[in-house]
Amino acid sequence: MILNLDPNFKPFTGQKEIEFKNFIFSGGEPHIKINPDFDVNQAVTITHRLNSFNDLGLLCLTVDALRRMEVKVISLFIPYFPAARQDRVMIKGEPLSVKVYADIINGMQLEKVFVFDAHSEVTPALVNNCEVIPNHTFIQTVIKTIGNDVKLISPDGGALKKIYKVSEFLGGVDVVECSKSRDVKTGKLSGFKVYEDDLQGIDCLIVDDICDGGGTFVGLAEELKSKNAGKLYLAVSHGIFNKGLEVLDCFEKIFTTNSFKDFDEEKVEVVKLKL
Ligand SMILES: O=P(O)(O)OC[C@H]1O[C@@H](O)[C@H](O)[C@@H]1O
Repeated sequence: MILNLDPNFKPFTGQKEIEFKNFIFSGGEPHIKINPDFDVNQAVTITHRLNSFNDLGLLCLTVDALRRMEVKVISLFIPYFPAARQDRVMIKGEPLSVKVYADIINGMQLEKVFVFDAHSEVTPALVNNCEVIPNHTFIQTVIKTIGNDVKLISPDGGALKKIYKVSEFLGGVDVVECSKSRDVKTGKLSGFKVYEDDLQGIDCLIVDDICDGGGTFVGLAEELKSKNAGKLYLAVSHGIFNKGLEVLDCFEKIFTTNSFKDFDEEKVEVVKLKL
């Protein structure tokens, strides 16, 4: 049984959905009423795009309501794990946000927590019974669209291990390793290195987990062009795009999933997550 808390996010196709109504009380508190007309002995998976504390609140209430209905086996699919990038304290006075979310979710005592393309190994290490769904089939769909005559570009060391697994899954597409550096004082991006002398007009697909402001990808695109790359494509599992898509004009096409939000722009091709 599936309980899709976000009506626009239904990754488990063809499964029986549990009905519910949710609304906000006049004091601002979220509320949910689950239709009790289902077999509580069956396992339930909740799906939710957990992008804010309000979303988290609704999730907590939902799990509580299901437990009170005596549903024993509850799992969760949150495609984009909130604060996954806040996985270390950089400056004294900051929270370890990813752990705060993980602790709340751990308190729900879930059977399984599925996360799509976790930012780092910290999330699955902190979340009990966590299963990370890799980006393999997403990138496979992208490659089917643009053709496999491309090189996969890994923007930095963090993405490297994952991209070699993608390459293996795709039967050995070439990988180009890159690195990015940051100014130690400001933390701002200061440069990129592409570890290949000449890309000879070869089309390149940058693969990463998140595009936020896009600085990483614009900077890397410039570096790839300076090495004579052909067409440039970008595939990111979680599309935040907080500076809009205009900043990413250097890309022929941008691919993402609906893990974070929905899109209605021609420039972005959305591969809907299906499990
Ligand atoms: O450059 P923007 O898009 O802001 O940030 C995205 C990069 O920052 C990292 O956390 C992500 O893994 C990605 O490499």
